[in-house]
Amino acid sequence: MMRIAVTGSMGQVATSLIEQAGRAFEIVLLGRRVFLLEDRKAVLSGLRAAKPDVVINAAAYTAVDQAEAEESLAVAINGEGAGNVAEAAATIGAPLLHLSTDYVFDGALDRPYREDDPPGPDSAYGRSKLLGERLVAERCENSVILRTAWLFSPYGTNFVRAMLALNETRDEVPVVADQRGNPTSALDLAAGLLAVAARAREDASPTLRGVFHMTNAGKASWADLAEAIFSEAAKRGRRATRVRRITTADYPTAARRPANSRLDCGKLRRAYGLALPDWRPSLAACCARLLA
Ligand SMILES: NC(=O)C1=CN([C@@H]2O[C@H](COP(=O)(O)OP(=O)(O)OC[C@H]3O[C@@H](n4cnc5c(N)ncnc54)[C@H](O)[C@@H]3O)[C@@H](O)[C@H]2O)C=CC1
Repeated sequence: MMRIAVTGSMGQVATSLIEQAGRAFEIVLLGRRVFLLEDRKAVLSGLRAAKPDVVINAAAYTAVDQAEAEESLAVAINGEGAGNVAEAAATIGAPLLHLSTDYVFDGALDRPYREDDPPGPDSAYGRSKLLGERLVAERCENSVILRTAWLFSPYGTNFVRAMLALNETRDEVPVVADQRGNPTSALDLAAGLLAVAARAREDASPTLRGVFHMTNAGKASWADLAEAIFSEAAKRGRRATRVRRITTADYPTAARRPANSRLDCGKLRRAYGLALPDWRPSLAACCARLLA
């Protein structure tokens, strides 16, 4: 059985990895009580003690707006911290899967971003994650950096849970309609990560290393996504909440978000033969669980 050490033990992705692991994978969760990403020595001793076949770094500072006010903390965790995990993975000789984000792009392109499109983050969070990518690539050759986006799941804090909470009291909710991306089920992502981990462990080809995009298929705006969520709620006899489509300018946030952050996942399909399904059935399944 393959043993995978996962950082970020309470997060959406880590929890989804546990759910998807089944009998083929043993997941060792390395939470903040084992080490903080910023603590280089503790990261090394924690990973060494876990004796993993593969490491997945799913821990991160993920509060996108708050990061504007504490960029140095975001950088310490998402940048230097990710670098610490990479150095430790290289030291113990385990391949590393590292998660990154669509927010490394500025969103000005009018087509899905490819891995080799130049990044240009407009937010502190995006800058911290881009530094993480660079340090991971530098410190661990045996690494796969997977950029994902717009995660939802029955777990943790996410847009689907936020909309379902609003659905309990609101007849109408304003939602931004001019940012487009790829809503992605953390459970689908977790299944994909396990497939990548299994393959990366047995095949060290350079074509299976580097940066890859991994999202569900299909695009949406936040308003489209909210409409799909409220339609699932209405199907189950909940209030029929309407979406009022607004613009980014109508809804000021601390962090700037890309207008277009769709990711082209063709490289993952070509190299690993892997493609995540369309987001819609996965969203329906997630809502069914949360509304049960
Ligand atoms: N949530 C989303 O929509 C997206 C997430 N991602 C990336 O996917 C990965 C996983 O995200 P989620 O599971 O949604 O995040 P999450 O916020 O649900 O979980 C993050 C976990 O990291 C832990 N953590 C935070 N600071 C830490 C530190 N200093 N040391 C050790 N652990 C620490 C937290 O306790 C938490 O368990 C992250 O790398 C994130 O940047 C990428 C794109 C979109």
